[in-house]
Amino acid sequence: MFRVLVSDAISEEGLTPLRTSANIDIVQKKVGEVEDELHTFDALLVRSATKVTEELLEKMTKLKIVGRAGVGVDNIDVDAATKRGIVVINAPNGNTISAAEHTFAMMAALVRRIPQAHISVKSREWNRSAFVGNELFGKKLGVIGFGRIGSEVAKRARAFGMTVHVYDPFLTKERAEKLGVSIHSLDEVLASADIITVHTPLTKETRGLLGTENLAKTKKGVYLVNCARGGIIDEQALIPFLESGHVAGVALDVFEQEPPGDHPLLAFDNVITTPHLGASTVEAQLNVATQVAEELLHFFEGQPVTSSINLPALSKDVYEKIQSFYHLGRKLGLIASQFMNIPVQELSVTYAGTVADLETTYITRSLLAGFLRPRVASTVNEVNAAMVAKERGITYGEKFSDETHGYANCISLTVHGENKTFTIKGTHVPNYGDRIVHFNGVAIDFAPEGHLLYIQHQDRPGMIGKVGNVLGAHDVNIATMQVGRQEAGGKAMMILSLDKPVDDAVLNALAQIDDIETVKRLEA
Ligand SMILES: NC(=O)C1=CN([C@@H]2O[C@H](COP(=O)(O)OP(=O)(O)OC[C@H]3O[C@@H](n4cnc5c(N)ncnc54)[C@H](O)[C@@H]3O)[C@@H](O)[C@H]2O)C=CC1
Ligand SMILES: O=C(O)CCC(=O)C(=O)O
Repeated sequence: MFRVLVSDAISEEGLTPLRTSANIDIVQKKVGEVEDELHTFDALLVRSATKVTEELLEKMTKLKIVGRAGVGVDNIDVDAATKRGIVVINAPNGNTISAAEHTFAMMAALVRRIPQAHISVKSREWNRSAFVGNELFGKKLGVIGFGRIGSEVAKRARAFGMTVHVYDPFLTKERAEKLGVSIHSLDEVLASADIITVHTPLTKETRGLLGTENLAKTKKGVYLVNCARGGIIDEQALIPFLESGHVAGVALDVFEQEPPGDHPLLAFDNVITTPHLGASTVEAQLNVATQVAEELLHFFEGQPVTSSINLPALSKDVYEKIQSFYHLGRKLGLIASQFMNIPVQELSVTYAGTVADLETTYITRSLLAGFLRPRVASTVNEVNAAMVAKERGITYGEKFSDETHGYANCISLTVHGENKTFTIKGTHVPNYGDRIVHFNGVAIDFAPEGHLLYIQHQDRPGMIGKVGNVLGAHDVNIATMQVGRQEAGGKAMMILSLDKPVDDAVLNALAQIDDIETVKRLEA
């Protein structure tokens, strides 16, 4: 049974996929109301009210996944989650249309002074001359950030007869042309736009993007709209531009601090606001809740999640193709790590044959997680493997080769440690399983399963019998034994698969046998 804490107001109907699952127990309470139970939850489902801080994650010791029913994850400490191997997912497009429509509504209300006129009429006034506005038709709209919402706003703007100038450093010319907008530098957008709307995430680069310097580059009489994140327009910097009339009006759905309290911007008649309502429609809330609920279900069923913030994106189709290699990669990493139980600097993974055509990033992450698992005390998985490797100064890289050694597919891992290098190669045979086909310079064939024993020895008659006697004397049953050698009479090796793990006494007894050079226990 998986326990899911839903700590913000999330559409009831959207939670149906979770409610109908027999394996899921949903608790709908605020974090503060379940302090004593925090360590029991497997998943946390939030909107933007719950702050998923490092401190909260520390208390939620069983947590595996955080779901954000919405786009922005700035209320979640994603780095802290990643460090702990916790997957963070969002619902990237469920509220796009609502947010775009809200932006457009705010823009229209701003230039026609609808909120001010509304208040006036409600105050029993009829002052038509006080509320003369501007048309949107024929105006230049500057869109900063042309992702899902920015592009939907642009479509609506074009329908209103506006010209759209876009600034987005990651936007391709083809996509801009397709959507009938033109790409410009930030300075060009600032200088040309009659109305500027921001649709970026809040990042180090976008915080204060419209600050004193850039606001000074805008047209006199410009209108500004922020329905993205508070802080993209610097609120303090805005004040003198409103006072001087350089900025004709501002529409804000979001604030640096929410709620904004007695914020000085609220005193301006030409600042119109809503309390972060961009996604507040029945439709958007149903969409985002359903999206995260379905993703959570997939996650608990062991299927890939497609909207993870901290994992490589992986569709179900791709996962089905790579899953055998994903497990093989994990085993290769795990065995190599135990064999090379010294500090290592570099892992090099080579893919050959059919596996080379697949999405290998995920396989490499799995291999890396397998490699790191015996070395680190904390949880390590595909989510945090790259980060943990970096922290430990281990670099890794992928290569692709035509050399399959006669197998349909082959994954080769070379581990570089100080003065020592180790290579292991494996293949996956459909309907048969994983096989290790090359181990430390020797061609061999064994299944990477269970309790393994590696013995390196000189190639002499009688070695197999001697090893068998020692194991027999210690009541250890051999399930399978594979032998290989580099050359007759030279270095040879055995890989034994045992019915139970062996203790140090058995290893010592084996090491006493003449011509045995190394004995290692390997768990796969
Ligand atoms: N007010 C509300 O209730 C809602 C607000 N949002 C917010 O709207 C914003 C946009 O959301 P989406 O369009 O879904 O995101 P998105 O990820 O689809 O688009 C963001 C765009 O910003 C661009 N970008 C990133 N850094 C930039 C920079 N330094 N300068 C210019 N462009 C940059 C990216 O290339 C991308 O195209 C986010 O901040 C999101 O949190 C989203 C939904 C509802
Ligand atoms: O959950 C909400 O209403 C906020 C939506 C939002 O800001 C987002 O999805 O980024």
